[in-house]
This record gives sequence, C-alpha cells and structure tokens, in this order.
Amino acid sequence: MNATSAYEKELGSALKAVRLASKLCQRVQLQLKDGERTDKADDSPVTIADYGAQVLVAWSLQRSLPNKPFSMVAEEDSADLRLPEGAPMAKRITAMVNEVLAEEEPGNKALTEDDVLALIDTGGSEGGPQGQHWVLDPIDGTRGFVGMRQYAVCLGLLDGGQVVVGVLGCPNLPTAQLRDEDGTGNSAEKAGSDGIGVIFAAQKGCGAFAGPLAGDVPPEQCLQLADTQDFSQIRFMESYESRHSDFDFTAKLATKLGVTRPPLRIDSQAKYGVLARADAAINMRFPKPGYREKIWDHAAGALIVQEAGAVISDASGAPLDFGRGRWLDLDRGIVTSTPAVHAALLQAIRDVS
Ligand SMILES: Nc1ncnc2c1ncn2[C@@H]1O[C@H](COP(=O)(O)O)[C@@H](OP(=O)(O)O)[C@H]1O
Ligand SMILES: [Mg+2]
Ligand SMILES: [Mg+2]
Ligand SMILES: [Mg+2]
Repeated sequence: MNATSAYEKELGSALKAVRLASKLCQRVQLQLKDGERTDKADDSPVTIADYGAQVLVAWSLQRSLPNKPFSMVAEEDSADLRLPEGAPMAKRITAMVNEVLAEEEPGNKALTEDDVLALIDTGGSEGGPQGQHWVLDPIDGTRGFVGMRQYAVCLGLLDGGQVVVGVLGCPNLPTAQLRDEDGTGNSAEKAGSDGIGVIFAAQKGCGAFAGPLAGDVPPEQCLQLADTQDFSQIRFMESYESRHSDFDFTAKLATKLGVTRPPLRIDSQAKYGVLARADAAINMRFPKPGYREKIWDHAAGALIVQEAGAVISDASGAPLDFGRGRWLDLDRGIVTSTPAVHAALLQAIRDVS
C-alpha cells in the first residue's frame, strides 16, 4: 500500500455505509408521517431517519471492518428513545432498519430493538487528536429533510486529529450544476430517478470525486473548483435556514466584494460538494454568537472541498481543528472558497465587522 492509498479500505467501507443509510433516508422522506419526528432538547428536529441512518452506518462499518477497534463520534444518541414516550419511535426505527436490511443485505438476521439502540449509542465517542474515529452526521440538514429539500448523509474518518476520508451522500442533489433559480434544490420527489442523487468522496492527498449515489460504482468524476476571480460572476452559498447563519452580515460581505448574483441557499453539507464541483465559489456560515459548531457538521465536507483545492477557515483565517473532541472551537464563522478569493473574503470580514 502506498501513501496515497493508505485509507482505501476505509473509503470503500464508508461509501458502502453511506449508500445503505441514504436508501433508508430516501424511503423515509417520501413517507414521513406525524410522530416520526420529534424536537430535541436544543429545539432542533430529529426523525426516525436520522436514527435509522446512524444505525445502518454503524452496522455497516463494523461489519466491513471487523478487525478494527470501532470509535465513532455521531450526532444522535438513544436517550430519548429509551424514555416511555420514545417507545413507538424506537419500534418504527427498528422496523424501518430491518426493512432496508432485508432488501439491501438479504441473509442477515433481523436486528432487535436493543441492537438498534446499542448501535445508535456506538456514536458516543469523544474523538480527539489521537487514533482513528469515524465522524457521522446521519442526516445533516434535518430541517431540509423534513421540508423535502436538500440533506446529506455525512461520514468522515479522523486519524490523529486530521480528516483523512470524507463521504457525502446527497439523495436529492441533481448531478447537473445548480442554477440561480434552483435555490431550494427542491427535488425530493424525484430522488432516485435519473440525474438525481450524488455521492461525493475524498481521501486525504488523493483529490475529490463525485458520482451517482445509486449503484455501487466508486465516484469517478474528479472535482475541480470554479476558477473565476471575477466577483461579478461569482456566486456564494449559505444555509437555507436564516436561523443558522446571519444573512444580513453575508449580504454586507457580498456587497463589499462586488458579488451581485443572488446567494444559493441550500441545506446541509451538500454545499461543500456543490462548491467542490464548481457550482459556486464561496460558502459562508455565521451562526449567532455563542453557537458551538459540531465536528460532524463539517468534517466530511471540509475534506472534500480541500481535496478539490478550496481553502476552509474560520472568520479570522485559522484552519478548522477537528481533533479537539466533539466540538469545533472557532472565531465567529466558517468561510470556504477558492484560494484566489479567500484572502479578499477575510479582508471583507475585517472591513465589515
Ligand atoms: N442556531 C444554529 N446556528 C447554526 N447552526 C445550527 C443552529 N442550529 C442547528 N444548527 C446546525 O445546522 C446544521 C444544518 O446545517 P445547514 O444550515 O447548513 O443546513 C444542523 O445539522 P443537523 O440538521 O444535522 O442537525 C445543526 O447542527
Ligand atoms: Mg440535528
Ligand atoms: Mg448536521
Ligand atoms: Mg444531523
């Protein structure tokens, strides 16, 4: 094995796990009923698909890498499902997971509810700067998922505090470039049809790739950034959700830079994939002061954009450190762009602040 393919096996396992979990998400999104989502203590939504996807990723990774110690930093835990009022949801998750496994992985024993809860809780690792840890956001953009917009199944691998593998499954993302008028990327009802559903992947030092989410072919389209430095042509991205980022501030930055095209607002780390394939050149995120970013919201996407050649940093220009545990400690926000415009972006932040 040479240095450039050091994580080949892990990448293959991650692709398989993300594809399996994406199947469950697609199925649930088209039939989401009341009672299949709930609000967590921080007021954010979680659905049976968030939990189900976490179960399937943990199950799949453990099965394909049986001889490796398994550590995973993941968003969800089973605490609410173990409460009496969580029982119906736990039952639905178990049924849904088994339905997908029976179809996609026939010949395996059905999982019990205890198996399912235990698999969810394999995501409780603290991560950190030593050793290998998977980093999972089973559904990033749950609000987009519930709203029939974009979402992504996001899986990264940390080794020694660095992201070395990143995979994003984007079931609702068109394979063709997004146009200005595709702001919401609203194609949930077309998921799985021709031209909808993208998987992005990167291995540190080996470039970034994209391909169809359906099937099992490794993504082969090598990604390259938009190469324009002309701000009148450049498009920037931000969250679909104004509660997740300060749109007034990003509008001021855009004006300062001379960006005139409307922002592309889409949910989830699909934004990183879209930047890596040159649909847009800038991604900006400025949460409310006091909000702490989590590593699973950025790890996989950060590697994919960087392997495509982009620069990602906090608002002061410092790189993101994924080896500090479950959270990222950073200055104000996260800005990602082509190298040519990153310095101008940081200058604009200083000027407008
Ligand atoms: N007040 C807030 N400010 C910034 N980010 C927030 C937030 N509340 C939730 N988020 C994060 O924003 C993520 C979605 O990103 P985006 O805005 O790009 O779609 C959520 O991921 P989940 O959907 O996995 O919970 C959540 O972690
Ligand atoms: Mg969430
Ligand atoms: Mg998330
Ligand atoms: Mg999530």
